Amino acid sequence: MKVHVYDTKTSVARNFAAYLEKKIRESEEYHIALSGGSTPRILFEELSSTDRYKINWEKVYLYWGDERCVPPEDEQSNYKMTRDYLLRNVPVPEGNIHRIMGENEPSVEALRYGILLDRELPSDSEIPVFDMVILGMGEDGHTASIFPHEIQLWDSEQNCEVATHPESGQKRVTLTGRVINRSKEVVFLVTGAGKADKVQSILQKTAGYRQYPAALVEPVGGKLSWFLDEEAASTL
Ligand SMILES: O=C(O)[C@H](O)[C@@H](O)[C@H](O)[C@H](O)COP(=O)(O)O
Repeated sequence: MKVHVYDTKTSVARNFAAYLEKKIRESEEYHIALSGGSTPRILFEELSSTDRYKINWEKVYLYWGDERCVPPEDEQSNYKMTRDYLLRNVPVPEGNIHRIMGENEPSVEALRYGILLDRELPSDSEIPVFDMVILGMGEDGHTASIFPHEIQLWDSEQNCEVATHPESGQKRVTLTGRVINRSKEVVFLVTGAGKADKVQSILQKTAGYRQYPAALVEPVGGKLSWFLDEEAASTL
């Protein structure tokens, strides 16, 4: 595992964008699961600087690690955030974009998206394999939409599950541990002081750290990185 610490959120986004640019350049095609949240938003703005990053978007295939069960034009939609801050600025072919359809009935959509992943991605032991899964982590230690109160969803035998946000009760469709841990590479983008105690607990494996879903991310190929700002890394 690698931990990278940068002074600001913007610097986290810049350094990760440069890292991603290189990964894509070295690949024939690149299948990546995106995340919602505040840090990816800065990343998307960064990647939209087409004079700074030279990415061949034709070979990039986009998926999502989780989605809120709302229509794609809703302010809470992770797809909408990606569309507004990235997709409208870069030439990703429409056919390369595989969004989770938040407007569908959640359990029907979890099944549909799981089948889509089986169809679109190469597989290993019948589990779809991403080139990269980007994840955020919430202040409660959740990742994708697997929250501590539903941590058992991590071990699901399905590619995707329906999750429930603990405070709002909002339904979400999320990838499960078997897909996340089969990805060739997993990257956490985590910023802000509110995350510092969970970052410390997970990275230093303090007592009880496995109650946090983010602690269960252990890709079988071993390629895991954390990109942190100084605030999130302040207690390391
Ligand atoms: O759709 C979502 O809400 C997510 O994908 C979620 O897992 C997010 O990445 C974390 O909650 C961190 O979000 P922030 O970066 O906004 O703290």
